[in-house]
Amino acid sequence: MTYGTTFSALRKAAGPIWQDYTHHSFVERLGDGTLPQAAFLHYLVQDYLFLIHFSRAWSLAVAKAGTLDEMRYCAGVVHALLHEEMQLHVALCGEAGINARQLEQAEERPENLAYTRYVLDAGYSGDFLDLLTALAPCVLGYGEIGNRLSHCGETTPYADWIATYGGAGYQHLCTEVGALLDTAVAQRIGADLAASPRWAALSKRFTTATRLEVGFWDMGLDP
Ligand SMILES: Cc1ncc(CN)c(N)n1
Repeated sequence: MTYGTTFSALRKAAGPIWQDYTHHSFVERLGDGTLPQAAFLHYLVQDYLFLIHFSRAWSLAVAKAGTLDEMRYCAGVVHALLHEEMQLHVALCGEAGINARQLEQAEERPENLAYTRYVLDAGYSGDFLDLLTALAPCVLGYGEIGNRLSHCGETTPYADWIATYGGAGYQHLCTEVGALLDTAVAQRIGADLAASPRWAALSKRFTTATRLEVGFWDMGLDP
């Protein structure tokens, strides 16, 4: 899975930290089914809070967008987060006896706070590209993970989670977010992002957000 040329360049610049994120032991244990259920539920509760803040961050992208197309696209992502992705968490936690109110009232772990506020700050203090490069590892990393774990099928108790991120709907979202990033870069910077004076700061944002994803998986293994 490549999801566009800008993503490929940022992913390459992130170096081994990208592999640490997408092949983290939490991910591998989701795939082979050895992840303890307590760790999965703990992760889901934190991730529900994470997605609330990510919905805010994509809403900020609507405000920071430069064109109506960008506004419409980012508004669509906000809708998908609030009405689709978060419903997975409500359903899976509901099966384990955790209701939506309990999810919302859970205490946020520092690793979660660090990641979500880092991304929101990228949007508040920067422009549309600063925000998109901080948001990209979240969307596209899960796309890669879901796609890679798809072969695990029904052999793991976490098949519903894998089917969500490996499924056609989420993969389509990733292709579109990759295209959004490519178009946004072409319109603001031109054909050669890596040669632009903004490259160092933008690739650093992407790498930092990737590092915070690793921290989020580490937190998941520590209920
Ligand atoms: C921490 C995290 N990163 C990414 C995703 C995928 N949207 C997520 N649900 N949670």
